[in-house]
Amino acid sequence: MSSHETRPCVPDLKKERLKCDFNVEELTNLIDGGKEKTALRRKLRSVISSESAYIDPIPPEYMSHEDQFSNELRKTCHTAMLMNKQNIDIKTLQLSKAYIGVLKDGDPLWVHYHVFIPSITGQSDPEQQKIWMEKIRTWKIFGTYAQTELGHGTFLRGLETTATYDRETREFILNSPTITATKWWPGGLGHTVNFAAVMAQLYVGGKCYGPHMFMVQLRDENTHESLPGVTLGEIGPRFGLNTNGNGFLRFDHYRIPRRNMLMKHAQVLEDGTYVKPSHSKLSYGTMVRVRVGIVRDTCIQLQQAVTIATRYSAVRHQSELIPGEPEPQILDYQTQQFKILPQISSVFALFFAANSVIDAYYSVTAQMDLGDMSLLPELHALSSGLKALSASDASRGVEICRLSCGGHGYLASSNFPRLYTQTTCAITYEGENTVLWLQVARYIIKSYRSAQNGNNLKHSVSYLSKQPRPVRGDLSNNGLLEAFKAAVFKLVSDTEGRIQRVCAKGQNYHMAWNQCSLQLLKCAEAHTRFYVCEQFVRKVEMAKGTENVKKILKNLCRLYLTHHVSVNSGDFLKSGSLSQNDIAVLEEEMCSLLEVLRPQAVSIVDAFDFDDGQLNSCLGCWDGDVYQRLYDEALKSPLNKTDVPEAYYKYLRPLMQVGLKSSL
Ligand SMILES: CC/C=C\C/C=C\C/C=C\C/C=C\CCC(=O)SCCNC(=O)CCNC(=O)[C@H](O)C(C)(C)COP(=O)(O)OP(=O)(O)OC[C@H]1O[C@@H](n2cnc3c(N)ncnc32)[C@H](O)[C@@H]1OP(=O)(O)O
Ligand SMILES: Cc1cc2nc3c(=O)[nH]c(=O)nc-3n(C[C@H](O)[C@H](O)[C@H](O)COP(=O)(O)OP(=O)(O)OC[C@H]3O[C@@H](n4cnc5c(N)ncnc54)[C@H](O)[C@@H]3O)c2cc1C
Repeated sequence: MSSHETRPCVPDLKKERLKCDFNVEELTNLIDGGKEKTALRRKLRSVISSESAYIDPIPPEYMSHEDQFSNELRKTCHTAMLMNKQNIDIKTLQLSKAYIGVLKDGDPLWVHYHVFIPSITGQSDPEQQKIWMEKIRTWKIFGTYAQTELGHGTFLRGLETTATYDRETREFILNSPTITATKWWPGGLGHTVNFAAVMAQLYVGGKCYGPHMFMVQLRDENTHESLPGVTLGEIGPRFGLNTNGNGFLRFDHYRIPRRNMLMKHAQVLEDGTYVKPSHSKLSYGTMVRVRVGIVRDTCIQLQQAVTIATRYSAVRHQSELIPGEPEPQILDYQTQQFKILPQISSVFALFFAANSVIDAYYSVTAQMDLGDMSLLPELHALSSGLKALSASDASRGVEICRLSCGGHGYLASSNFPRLYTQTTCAITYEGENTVLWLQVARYIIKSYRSAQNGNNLKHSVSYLSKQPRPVRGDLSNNGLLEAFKAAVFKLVSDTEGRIQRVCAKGQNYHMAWNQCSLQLLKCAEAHTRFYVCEQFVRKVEMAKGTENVKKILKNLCRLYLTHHVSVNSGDFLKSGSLSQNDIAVLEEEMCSLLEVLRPQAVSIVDAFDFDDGQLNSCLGCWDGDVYQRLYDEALKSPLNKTDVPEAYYKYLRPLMQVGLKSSL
């Protein structure tokens, strides 16, 4: 039973929490990764929540763009100081969920911590790391990851910033030859950071060696003024994340020392000799790492959204279910359950997938450090697919949660707008989703062809080695995984066949690829979905704990499987892996799972263990006192400071005084 039960809450939520038939704390521990991690997160949270510096002077929505930025910069710098004072590693804070909710609409130092530092540790040699990491540790250097340009974000070979080696002075000259070469988007670049890891085309002796990374000082360490040869600025308001400080950067023949090229993988020696890396894509390593992290981040954002939607749905009463009877909690409507419960199952699916891709990342990079690059394509496909799937599922999930809250979900005070802009931008950054799906498709088609040529496949694509033969009518978890394999195999073999047919008609391979890219996207998503389902099933099978927690996990897993079979039923039918009757049976099971899980819904989201400050939502508060909070929040609008606003005297009164001249 929940340990939170005694805290006051409205009767509806009390009733829900009394229905709880599992140990909420046990589920919390599982999500945190163990009891000790839960304890650490709560300890960190208590440090954070007792800090008055994190209280916004007014709701940030009512601040100017400049004040919003300044307010968040103040808070993120305060965090660095606080962690220093408390002797806590800032990474530990950021990797636990304790820090959620402090920064409302972005963090000007997010890219510094999560992209720039990993670039330095992952791309520079030991000597460079020693120098730069010491300066990073002592706050002399704050950096960003400056790769994207006005003209190119996706196609990295098209980047236009140049780094030309000058053998005489042993320097690189950085230049932005065109307007489209302007670096555009990097987080914190505008006015926060003083350094950047810059991706530029390397030129030595007139030859281009492609994109490489350089450590570049942009601002004076004392005055913070931009250095001569460097032009910097902020790119203006965005759809969301308006305090990330996204900026632009131009170089005018700006010189940096030779050793400022990040040299873990490739080097330019003093005499201009180019030493190539052991794999041509190693300089893209930071992106792989960040994509892996996005799976976890989006999972946590979806946790927040489902917590808000579930609690609100337990408190909100609307319409009549049975004529003449009291209005039910909206969570009692099957359609409402269908909006929310699959999103809860998605949280767990993403959680297990995130853990497995993090493990894969560490084991493959350890192998790579020993010189074995053979698993890089697998890791690239896995991280690309899971980044794309998690960002789009979480973003869609947040939107469904918002819709499930009706009109109030549209208020800023529900916190859905921010959760949505956070998840939807993950579809774009760190590799636009369509582009990443096509990378996954490339790997799958290549693997499938290799298998057709008699080679054995390993890892996530092993099932493409030979036509899977699922047992008809086996609707167990393993049976459904076999059906998934067969459905994906059919999609892949059909798509590959279509590419061949287009080529046979005289089209070149690249054009044929483009003509089949809608199908390729489907293959990539289906393959990744299968991976997520398989991880979910295996991790639940292995889960330790009490029977009731295991039952919750099993039911959520089953809901995830049946839901995704239902959504993609056409693929299963086409492959013959499931019959129409099987689909009907599974859809009926999905509906009964909604009913089974409904009484536990509030307790499941309680297990995510966010406090009210973190959810920052009038609709999602622990006590369910939704209406009073909505009213109090509305009163904070600056327009409510006066009964008659200034704008009335300026615009409305003159209009009313004139009146209509004719009766048009
Ligand atoms: C309150 C809130 C608080 C905080 C804020 C919250 C959120 C954070 C906010 C902001 C976001 C922060 C960070 C975002 C940072 C960024 O976005 S950085 C920029 C990221 N940019 C990209 O991801 C660019 C995408 N493009 C690419 O990755 C590549 O260019 C490409 C994959 C599209 C293609 O590369 P090419 O060089 O053209 O290669 P190719 O010819 O197509 O392929 C050649 C082979 O190489 C393989 N390959 C490609 N990439 C990799 C890789 N990374 N690793 C391994 N292999 C790779 C490719 O598959 C080909 O293989 P083949 O065997 O088929 O030849
Ligand atoms: C909030 C935010 C933060 C960011 N932070 C950073 C940062 O810190 N550092 C940094 O360097 N960058 C950053 N970026 C930039 C980001 O990485 C790029 O915007 C992203 O990689 C997409 O590239 P693009 O903008 O060039 O889109 P485009 O590639 O121009 O995409 C436009 C459309 O073209 C399609 N398209 C493009 N190529 C193909 C193809 N080969 N096949 C099929 N369709 C294609 C896409 O699917 C999309 O629909 C950030 C962006 C955002 C939104």
